[in-house]
Amino acid sequence: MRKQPFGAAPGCGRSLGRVAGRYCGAQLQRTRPQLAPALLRVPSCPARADTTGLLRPGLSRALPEVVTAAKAAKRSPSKSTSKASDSRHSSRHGSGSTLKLDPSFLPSEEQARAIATVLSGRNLFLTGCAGTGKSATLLALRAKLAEKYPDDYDRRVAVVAMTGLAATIVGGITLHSLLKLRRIETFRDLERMVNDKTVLSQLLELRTIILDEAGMMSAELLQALDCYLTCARKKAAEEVAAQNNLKGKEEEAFLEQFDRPFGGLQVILSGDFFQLAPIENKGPVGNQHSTYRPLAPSDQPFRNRGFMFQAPVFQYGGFTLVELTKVYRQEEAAFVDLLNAVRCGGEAAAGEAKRQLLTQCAAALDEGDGIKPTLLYSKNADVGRKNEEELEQLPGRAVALEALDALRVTHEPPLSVYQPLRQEGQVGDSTWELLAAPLEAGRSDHLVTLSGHLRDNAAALRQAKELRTAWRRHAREHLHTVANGGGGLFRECQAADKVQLKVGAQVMMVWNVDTEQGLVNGSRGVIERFAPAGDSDISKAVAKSGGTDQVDCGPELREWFKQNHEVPVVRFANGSVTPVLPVAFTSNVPGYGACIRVQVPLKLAWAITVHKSQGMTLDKVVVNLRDFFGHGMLYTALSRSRGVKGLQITGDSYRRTDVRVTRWWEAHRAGRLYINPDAHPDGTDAPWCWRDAQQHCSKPHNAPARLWWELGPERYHEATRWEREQQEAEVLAAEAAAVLAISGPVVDVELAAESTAAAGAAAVPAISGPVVRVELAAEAEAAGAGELLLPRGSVAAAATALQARTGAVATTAPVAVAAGVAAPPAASTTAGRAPPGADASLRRQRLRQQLQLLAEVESDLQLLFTRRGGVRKDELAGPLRRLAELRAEMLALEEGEEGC
Ligand SMILES: Nc1ncnc2c1ncn2[C@@H]1O[C@H](COP(=O)(O)OP(=O)(O)OP(=O)(O)O)[C@@H](O)[C@H]1O
Repeated sequence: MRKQPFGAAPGCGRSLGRVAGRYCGAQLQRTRPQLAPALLRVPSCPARADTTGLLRPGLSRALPEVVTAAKAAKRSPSKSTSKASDSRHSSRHGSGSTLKLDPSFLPSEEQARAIATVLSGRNLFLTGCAGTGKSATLLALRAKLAEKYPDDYDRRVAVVAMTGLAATIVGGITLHSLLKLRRIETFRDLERMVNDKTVLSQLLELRTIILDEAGMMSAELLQALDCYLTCARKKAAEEVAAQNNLKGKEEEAFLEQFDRPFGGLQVILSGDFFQLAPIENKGPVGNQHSTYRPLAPSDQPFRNRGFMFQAPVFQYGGFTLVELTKVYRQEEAAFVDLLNAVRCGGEAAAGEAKRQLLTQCAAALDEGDGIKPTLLYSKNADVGRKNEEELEQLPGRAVALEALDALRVTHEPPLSVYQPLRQEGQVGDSTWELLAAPLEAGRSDHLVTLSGHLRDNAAALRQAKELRTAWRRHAREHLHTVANGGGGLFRECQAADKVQLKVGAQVMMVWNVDTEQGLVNGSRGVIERFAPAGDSDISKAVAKSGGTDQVDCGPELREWFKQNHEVPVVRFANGSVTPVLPVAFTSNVPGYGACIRVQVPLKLAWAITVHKSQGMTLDKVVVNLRDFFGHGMLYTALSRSRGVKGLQITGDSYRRTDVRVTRWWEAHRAGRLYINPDAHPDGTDAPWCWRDAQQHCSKPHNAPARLWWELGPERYHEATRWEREQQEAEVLAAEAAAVLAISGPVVDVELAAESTAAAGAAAVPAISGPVVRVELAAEAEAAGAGELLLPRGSVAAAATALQARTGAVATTAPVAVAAGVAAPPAASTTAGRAPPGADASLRRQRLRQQLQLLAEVESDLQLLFTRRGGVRKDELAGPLRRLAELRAEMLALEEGEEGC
């Protein structure tokens, strides 16, 4: 696996580097102008979702109306929130995933690293060739995040995709729906999100955005997102600061949290640039030709140009790149090699691979089981025609299964909805304070809270109920817009609103129904008969609808059976004959609820388009290369197959690989910085994706963006190299610990060099020596006796990398050769004398202690800010003074180190 934290915004994490990062505050810049300018300007970590940050957990709650809520919460800790209603709430909200993770899924080392990177709070770009398990990793990651946010996962995590189909495959919504953008044709369309209060409050609550199939996200859109999300979150934060009367240093410290890429949101992107590319908007926008006046800058067409890696934010956004290399979809190594050559080999190698594939896959596929292979076409028209023709030719009656579409408001209104109660004097300050905390927490049904607190005030109760009803109406309307808008579930769900079937029809499963039986998304079969739906079918379908991983759609499933009385029985390619029951496809809309479609997860599968096949695994497929156009199509189509035996290729076409992707790939392989040819921001020739976004967004910059702009790509890369290296060591160590935690009965990580008992991932960034694994049971004893086990696997890699980086000598502890087998104590080459760099090590140790103290002070401050009760100045004075002292001490130490 290649793993390269590239272009990462420096200053992240509790490393020396981070100390420097923290000095970048304006105040310190003023006080320590003698420090190297590049170091001073080093911005802080862009997205440490839940590890640091003064305000993070209570950010949105710091709104003024919430101030009183905190006080109320302190006095009466959620009296009205019953346990029962809590659990009901959490099961309703769940993790929002409609794709169930195979229980037997065990993340590989690479996959575990990707998960660990996200859990450590960093931005991630997950890449790898087709079938390496990018989507599967995201699923596992989401399960982990659901554990992290047990009560409010779907307010904290948004799962989005660029197209409706991709979104419904991952149980998310389109990016457009999340940001309430009906379309993005001009920059003015993007501006709307900054001016829409409901979007702002939703964005403030969010911690993480996960985008699957991100290869289809353009550079222009990614850059614009950095601008507009920063802008939106800063705007909301400024409001919060003003309402809480934060001034001077407090305000500065507070707002710094949003002065980061994407306004401090954690962004997870997953995709493969060698597959389908972003679709550029080429046509004229709106009625621009009919206007006599020149267009305002923000009415210029949004072109959606370029690959994501061309965006400057891809460099300064603090993304850690994790590349998955183990292919799971295909087992034959030779086939994987040929596919790889088609994907990213040179022209000659790709041509040769294609020639070999054409030869090996020329024969018609076996249809002995009565199931025809799926044809992959490039155009929708071909697909529609083929499926209709085939269905029509079948004898017998057609059965039409109608989908049941529903909208479910699962959230309670935000507290601001009830403001009129206070403003119009229906409730006094003391009652409001009591009400605010439980209402704002949003965990219980508001009706229960309202009825409890306003029992004696009938007029106020009535008004509160009306306000709630009005908001729910608005929420339904919003869900309706999302579901029926471009890319919405009701328009682009992989299961159609009317599924027309006949006995003998060729179908494909579009849902992971039973992974153990191999009935998964992409499994193909033939309709054998239709069976009347019985009570047991209803119970089975309903039983599968709930659980912690899904919105409970039992009622909707029952409703489906009222309008559809038969279910198709399908004979699948693996030989199993099974009735296919309806399932609930859901799109979770953060802050509102879910759009639900109940339908049998089948589609006609004589043919599908290459675009619709992206992300699928097909066991028997005919790829018709005729009319193939565009970057990545050939590779996407061929890589759907599990192997040569299940693939037939007809026609021919050229591989079309965009030269920008090839260049990016070469740079990535060589560990070089990819320089976008037009990425030199000298003011006149700024890259389009940067220039346009900056021009149109009123307050677009965040700290790393400013630095990047000032220095340009190469100098930015150079200036932040030291920081990145520190950060890389830190990430490796944190990931090593997380990998251990994920992958087995490993309980601890110790440092041989320092032989301090580590307290888990939080302490690991302090590592300067080799990481070793200490396991439970038999090994615990050995560890207790001072015998440490040889690093191996990913931990070994992390240890080696760390060692190389820090120059530490791994000889201070006896080492065992393999788990449980004690090795003879290694002769210490450094015995009796101080290891090289002992002074530096001492200084580092002191810095680490300071960092620990710094973290404590920060967490005090965080508590103060998130208390929502408003912060008194005298309360802040102490921690802020301590913070300043600590920073000054560390600065002095760091200067000392630089002097050395
Ligand atoms: N750790 C694993 N163990 C076993 N199977 C796995 C693992 N990871 C992924 N898979 C399987 O590999 C197949 C391909 O996975 P997935 O669709 O997630 O790949 P992908 O990288 O997203 O592919 P694509 O780029 O084509 O969308 C799936 O059948 C998945 O279940």
